[in-house]
Amino acid sequence: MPLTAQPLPHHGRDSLLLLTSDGARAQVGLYGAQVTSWQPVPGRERLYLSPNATWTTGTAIRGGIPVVFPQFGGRGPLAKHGFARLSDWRFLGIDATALGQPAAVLELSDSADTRRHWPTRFRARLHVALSASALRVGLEVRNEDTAAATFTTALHTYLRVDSLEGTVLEGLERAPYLDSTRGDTPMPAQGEGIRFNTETDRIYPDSPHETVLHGRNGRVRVRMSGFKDTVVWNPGASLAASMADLGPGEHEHFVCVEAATVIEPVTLASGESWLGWQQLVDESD
Ligand SMILES: O=P(O)(O)OC[C@H]1O[C@@H](O)[C@H](O)[C@@H](O)[C@@H]1O
Repeated sequence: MPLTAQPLPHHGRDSLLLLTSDGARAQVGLYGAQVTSWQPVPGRERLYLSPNATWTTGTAIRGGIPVVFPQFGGRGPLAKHGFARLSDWRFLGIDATALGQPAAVLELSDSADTRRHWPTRFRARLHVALSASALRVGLEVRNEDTAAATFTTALHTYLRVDSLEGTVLEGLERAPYLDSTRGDTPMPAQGEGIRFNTETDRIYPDSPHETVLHGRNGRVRVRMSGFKDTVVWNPGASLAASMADLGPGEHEHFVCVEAATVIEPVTLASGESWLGWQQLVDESD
């Protein structure tokens, strides 16, 4: 399906509006290569973007699909979740090579600034592909250094829900997890879908590659490839209220289902590449 990209500034920042011929649309900003909107049908927004998000350089944008690279969370010496979400990426054009379907391609390479934090010479590309009812986002990383490189990563997807009441994430019933609200305490499989009554912050190592988020506003299927782990996050009422870029009640409107590789980092030999993607499929009527 043909895909077009046209410039459409968003909160004063360079951004692209992606459109397919059947009306699906998405928006991706060059700052962080962050997808901030996905509407499989005009007006049906499937991603959450905080009304209180900060749009200034040096701060992460709360919502959409932040690219976490080359460090997940605080698991290393870099700033939390790494520098990719705080960097200006370049738009290269539309290309079908990595995902096998037309995708807008954004690129980030090492610079003196990134090498100050992370010595590796690299090339990262984010591929954003849209089809009738699906959004597929692929992260491709090539090690351009002479030495091996190691990183952790995630596509930190904020899925919009009307309300947490009645929202359930299915697909991880049989998977044990680490509870990050309790210092990554190992927990057994829960045998049921995840409901969001309280702060939830979990890493499912080597998890199933497909989950489904059901809510009052419909259903989104989440698939991944290349990534190994799934991270599930909702801050709950009191943490959300204390976060300036969320605020009271905002936790009610999203669940993060993250395609991640956290537990066993990716290691790339010199010249090697890695590709991971996450696909969101809108299954609402
Ligand atoms: O506030 P940030 O840096 O965007 O992180 C949000 C959350 O991201 C999740 O991936 C982590 O598991 C949480 O622990 C973290 O709080």
